[in-house]
Amino acid sequence: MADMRLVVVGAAGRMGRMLIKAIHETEGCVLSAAIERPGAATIGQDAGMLAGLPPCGVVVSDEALPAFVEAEGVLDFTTPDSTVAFAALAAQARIVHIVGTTGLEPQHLAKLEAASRHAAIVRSGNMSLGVNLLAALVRKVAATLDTNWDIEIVEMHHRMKVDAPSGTAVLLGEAAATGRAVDLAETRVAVRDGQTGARPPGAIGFAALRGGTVVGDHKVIFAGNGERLELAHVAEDRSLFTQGALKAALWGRGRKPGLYSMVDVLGLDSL
Ligand SMILES: NC(=O)C1=CN([C@@H]2O[C@H](COP(=O)(O)OP(=O)(O)OC[C@H]3O[C@@H](n4cnc5c(N)ncnc54)[C@H](OP(=O)(O)O)[C@@H]3O)[C@@H](O)[C@H]2O)C=CC1
Ligand SMILES: O=C(O)C1=N[C@H](C(=O)O)C[C@H](O)C1
Repeated sequence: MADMRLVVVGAAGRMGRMLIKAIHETEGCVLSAAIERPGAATIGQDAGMLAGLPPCGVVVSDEALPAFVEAEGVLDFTTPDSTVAFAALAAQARIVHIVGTTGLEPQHLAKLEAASRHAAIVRSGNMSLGVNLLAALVRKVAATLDTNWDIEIVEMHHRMKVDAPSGTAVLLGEAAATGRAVDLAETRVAVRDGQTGARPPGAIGFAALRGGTVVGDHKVIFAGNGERLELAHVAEDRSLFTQGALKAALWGRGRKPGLYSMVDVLGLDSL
């Protein structure tokens, strides 16, 4: 089979540059286009050089639709509004859309759901195997323990991260809520400041730390009466996420339209 032709959108970003490098190093796929926002300083630059590689002949452009029409998949780690716009174009071109972007609100998710009627979308707040296994463990522990065990999710990321709580923290919160058979939207407490009052029973709390160059640390704490259970994941390198994204793209090739997650890609649905 010919190599899968992939577009990287947000090509000059932290993840975009690493995705270009990962495609170069991965058998079975090839970079077909690199897209940045109109007016970006990187338009016209060679994508290989942007990623610290020798020139590859793909020039960064701002013309997404023509690029999508010539490709089989798009890797998207950008912003919620851009991701929604790219989803409409990927649906039009009928190509697989891998969404790593975090900070999506219900209105963004509804638009992805609509686009997934025309093309396969794989979306996850974290593309790593470790975090998706952790989510399965969290769901089971939450299903086992009663609400005398308070659930708190603590995350830390680099100083440049723009959304909170992280997509991974939300994914872990959803796993805990599923385990407890409650709705995360009704139980989440993501901000505490001043006279907060006592912790509401059954709340799922979040705390976000930002600083330095931290790639991504997550801890789920089950705090009981006189004992505490802590489950944690530490991402040491962003290549975890790029490998997951490429695995998802290759898995999605030829897949029927629908909204999928890394649980589907990694075959973790039986856990
Ligand atoms: N799911 C996962 O496993 C992971 C998810 N992420 C998520 O990925 C996203 C990106 O992270 P990161 O790479 O660190 O962020 P960056 O800000 O470094 O990169 C985002 C890139 O997208 C570009 N961009 C924004 N809008 C558009 C547009 N409309 N068209 C083309 N390019 C656009 C930005 O350009 P400009 O700077 O000009 O705005 C920037 O170059 C975040 O939401 C992050 O949380 C990150 C790692 C792993
Ligand atoms: O912005 C990041 O860097 C990361 N974002 C994702 C998230 O919001 O959870 C995944 C990872 O933790 C890195």
